[in-house]
Amino acid sequence: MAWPAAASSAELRDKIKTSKVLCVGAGGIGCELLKTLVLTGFEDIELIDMDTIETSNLNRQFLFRRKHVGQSKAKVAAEAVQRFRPNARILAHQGNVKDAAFGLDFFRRFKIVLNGLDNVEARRHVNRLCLAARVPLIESGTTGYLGQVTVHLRMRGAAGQVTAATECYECKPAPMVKSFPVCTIRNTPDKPIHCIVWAKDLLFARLFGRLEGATDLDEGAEGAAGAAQGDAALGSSGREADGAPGPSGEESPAAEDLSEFLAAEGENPSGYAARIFRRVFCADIESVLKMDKLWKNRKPPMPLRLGELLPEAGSAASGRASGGGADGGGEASACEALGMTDAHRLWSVEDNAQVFLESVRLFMSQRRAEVGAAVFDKDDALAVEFVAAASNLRSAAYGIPMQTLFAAKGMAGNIIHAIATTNAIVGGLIVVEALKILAGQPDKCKVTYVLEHQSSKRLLATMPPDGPSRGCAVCGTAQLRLAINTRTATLSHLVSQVLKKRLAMNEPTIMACGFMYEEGEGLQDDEVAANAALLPRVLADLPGGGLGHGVLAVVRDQSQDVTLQLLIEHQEEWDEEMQPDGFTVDGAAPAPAAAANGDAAAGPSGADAAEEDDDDDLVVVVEPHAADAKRKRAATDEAGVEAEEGREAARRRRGPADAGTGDAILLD
Ligand SMILES: Nc1ncnc2c1ncn2[C@@H]1O[C@H](COP(=O)(O)OP(=O)(O)OP(=O)(O)O)[C@@H](O)[C@H]1O
Ligand SMILES: [Zn+2]
Repeated sequence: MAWPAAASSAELRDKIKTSKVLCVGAGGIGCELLKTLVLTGFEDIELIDMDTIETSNLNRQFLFRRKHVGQSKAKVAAEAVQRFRPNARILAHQGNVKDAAFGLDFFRRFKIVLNGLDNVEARRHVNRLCLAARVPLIESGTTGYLGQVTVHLRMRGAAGQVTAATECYECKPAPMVKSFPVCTIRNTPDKPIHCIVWAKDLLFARLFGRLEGATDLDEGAEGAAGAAQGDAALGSSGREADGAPGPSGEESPAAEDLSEFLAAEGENPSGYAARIFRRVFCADIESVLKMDKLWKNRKPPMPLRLGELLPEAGSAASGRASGGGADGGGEASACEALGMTDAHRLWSVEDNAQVFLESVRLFMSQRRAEVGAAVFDKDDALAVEFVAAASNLRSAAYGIPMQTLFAAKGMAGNIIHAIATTNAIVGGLIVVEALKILAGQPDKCKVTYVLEHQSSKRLLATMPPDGPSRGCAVCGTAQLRLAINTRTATLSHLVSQVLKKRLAMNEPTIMACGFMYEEGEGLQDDEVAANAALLPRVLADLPGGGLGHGVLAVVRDQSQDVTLQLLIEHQEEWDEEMQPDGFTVDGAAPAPAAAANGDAAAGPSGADAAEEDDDDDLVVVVEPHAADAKRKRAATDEAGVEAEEGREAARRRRGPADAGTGDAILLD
């Protein structure tokens, strides 16, 4: 029976009832998906989620109630939907899908795997296991009003041969990480986000974090050190500079002593807060104003004078910088201390100055122990208040619109507010694709995008899935090219940063001519020790000739059943700002045809790409918040929807080349 008529057939109903499916993730999408699965008639479901329920989940993860906060998401979700259909077998696992317990044998038990995850790493892992187990994977993501559902199939014919397949999750390049030119952040911001990045990644890190954490954006950092034009440009520091242009060809403020951002011995917190204010919002702005070239075609900034904004604080070198609340008791909050509790009210410049001074003061008085090691966290109220106030003050100086605390928190935390309806639509679409697979009509599967209705006049756009990419190092035959300084990088760096972090491997084994490094279960104690002893060694000096230039290493991960070929290329020089990791990984498709159609860029290496400003050679990469990975992916894909729609027409003309064939059957 053809689709969609087959959707209501008794045969399919039976398959729905008896097919075992795995849901990975019981969050926003996962709750909706699980509910729809059960209401569609699925009765054999397993569910994995590693997390516990938080209060912030309750607004959209409707299977959870306040009383469940702190309990396992998987367990509570399973119990909740069990009540809809008491006969169903819903088995919850609280754990990381990357745990050994959920290996290949576990995956092979399922007819279909359905992802409701929020990070690329876990998605890649599930992709590899589904490929290895030859279980169809339905992948999903949402970001605000936008969403997507993609289908990843490996099928075989009656003789067991692979007959048809779609692209895997890793066939397409990973989305680009959003980035901003460093000079824009340092000297010439023109958008609120530039000021937020400055406040969060530079100023917060300098005042409260590890000093070296701020160097990416640091005008004083080696290589980026520019020059001021004489003493006046140095602001309050009064140090000298050499007058040479910065690396972008523009002048930058003087190289500076970062220790000036530390509180002096015995300096009281209010005095320190006022000193930092004068330094960054007045002296540094005056300094940057002296770089004439910058202001030829731009509106110059205006220094903010504390004495004019808050005469009391401006003159006080000691005592409270601002009025309001008392110290101690509960979590420190500048807004609470100042009675400014409406997060949606736009603060005046004076308000921002008060919040800035109070947040610095509170940090230095109540959270002194963290100073030097603090890391910005969007759930840290005081950190968010500081960032909001500091970025607004910078915005005020540069004539950029200021933001409410609520908006600033969203921007600083890369938060795009989740919309329950989008999750519900995506959950439903996942089930629709699953039904096509169960009905034996995988060729009817579609990639579906949920669009922003107002702009596109339609809610959903569908297209057939692409075929597998030969340039994919995971499901195809491509080699990856790793450029790294083989004379300084250690094996430990290769394993932790390249193989585990960048390539999402779990337990890599590295094999090269005369060399082997192993991880994972089943090793004897002496083998574990021998492997560990290799980790601190430099790549080129490893046994068996080392992992030097031109070596082709085979990297295998038993737990993911994936094997990658890594061609190592020695690269001596690295630009620390452009490539702070000290390595790049590129897909290198062996087949010229694949290279010609752009497939060479495919594979897990796409994240290397960073957006560059044409007049600036420095880029700061804004790390995506972990929970944002899916959103970024969805957003990137959405940006490509129009292009995709064009490609869709072309693909239709070509016919469903890579999708399933009539006689193909899915692997049991
Ligand atoms: N490796 C993993 N193993 C198991 N579950 C995972 C893994 N990675 C992510 N998850 C789960 O996937 C779910 C994703 O859901 P969602 O995107 O709604 O995130 P959330 O954490 O519930 O909400 P938010 O990030 O918006 O606060 C989460 O419940 C998370 O615990
Ligand atoms: Zn692939």
